[in-house]
Amino acid sequence: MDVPFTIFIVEDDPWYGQLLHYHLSQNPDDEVYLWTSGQECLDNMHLRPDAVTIDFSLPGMGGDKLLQTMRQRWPDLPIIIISAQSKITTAVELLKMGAADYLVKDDNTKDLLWNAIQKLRETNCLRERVKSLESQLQAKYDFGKIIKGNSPAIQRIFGLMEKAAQTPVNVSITGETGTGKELVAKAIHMNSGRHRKPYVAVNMAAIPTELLESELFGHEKGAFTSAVARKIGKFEEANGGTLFLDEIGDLHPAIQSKLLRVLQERELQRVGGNERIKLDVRLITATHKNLVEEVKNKTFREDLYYRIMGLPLVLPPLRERGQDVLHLAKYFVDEFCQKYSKAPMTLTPGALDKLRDYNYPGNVRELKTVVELAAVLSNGAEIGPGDILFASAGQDSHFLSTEKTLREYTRAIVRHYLDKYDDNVPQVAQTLDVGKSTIYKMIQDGEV
Ligand SMILES: Nc1ncnc2c1ncn2[C@@H]1O[C@H](COP(=O)(O)OP(=O)(O)OP(=O)(O)O)[C@@H](O)[C@H]1O
Repeated sequence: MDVPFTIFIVEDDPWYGQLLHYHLSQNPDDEVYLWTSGQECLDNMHLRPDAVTIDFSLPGMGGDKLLQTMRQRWPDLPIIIISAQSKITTAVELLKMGAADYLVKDDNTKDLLWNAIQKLRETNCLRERVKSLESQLQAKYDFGKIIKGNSPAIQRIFGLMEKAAQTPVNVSITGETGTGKELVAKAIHMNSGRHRKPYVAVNMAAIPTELLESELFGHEKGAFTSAVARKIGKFEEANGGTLFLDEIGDLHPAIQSKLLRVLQERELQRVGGNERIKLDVRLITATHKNLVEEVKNKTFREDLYYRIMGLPLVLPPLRERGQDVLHLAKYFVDEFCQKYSKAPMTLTPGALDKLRDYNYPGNVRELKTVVELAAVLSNGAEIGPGDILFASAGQDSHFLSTEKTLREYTRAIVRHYLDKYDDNVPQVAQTLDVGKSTIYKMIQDGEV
């Protein structure tokens, strides 16, 4: 015998409604009700349905509105949408709104509906499935919200992050400083099945080697002179969740061996203790070093390298993310204005050019700092090229690291000196050893 179900069908077409009603009533365990409007359905909710099917194009309160109302008031009630529309975007929209299923009206609908209701009986399985669907959709949404960028290079990373979020596999992130390694690690955790469990981040380079073992694995009281009480290590803290080990490439060889053992055995013993503590930790590691090189140089253990590698994510430097520089710059300006309750500010075309032409050895972190400083320096609602100051020598090296025409090099050099000397043309002309009229002409022609 099936688990008895009370099913509501909301359908304004009497013939189609009767067809579905007849078909679903073939299961003697179920009670099936047919309502012809959203309001009628809501008025009868005291009958406590276990599942509801809604025709998408109902008169009056439409199927989507009814779905929305019901999701708000009965969030756990599974709702199946039946629609004449086969548009995938509509289906995705409704699934996002919380529909448990979406059926297109055709000859197979009644059979599909029957199967769908059968599936709903397995309530727990279904809840998990809905949750995982929601979390997949959520994941896409959140990655883009936290990590800005439209370039193909960063979109590829989003694809891999999604895969990483869906499975408990270890993840190793490499990339230059400031490329967003920590941001990516946290986003993977927040979008994974472990997001309600702890996320613990440890910067290995920031902890003296002699303290690292007890920091990671904990210690018992009296394990060494200063161990006045038991200490829970970062692995234990992260149990059930995610441990992010930043700067793993800097790990001392002695700790590398201990880490390897813990990862192999999936359990640890606190320093000075006998108890074996079982671990269920997803490990995400990051380094700005080339670990393959470190392995070749024998400064990083090969067996540990393979153990932690899991899904490798290589974050591209900002200079390889095309127009993302400008998207990020605008995003950071808006964020800054919001944070400090300032009126909205814009970057002038000259400022955008200057930002685009720079090399960013410090990557996104450097861009953020530069843009925030520019917002502070700007006197009005506009941020101009003069407000943008680069601290490092990256700009000069950039002249050769990106390919430009001679004309473009000339413009970039002239613009650089105009910025440097506050548009003092005679001084720029003297520095570059060209006639003033050359510079004036470039300005007049809008080239700089
Ligand atoms: N794509 C991005 N969108 C928005 N903010 C970003 C992005 N990438 C990085 N950031 C920001 O840039 C800063 C540096 O990022 P993060 O600390 O994650 O870099 P990292 O690669 O871990 O740096 P390091 O190697 O120096 O530890 C942070 O403020 C972060 O929020």
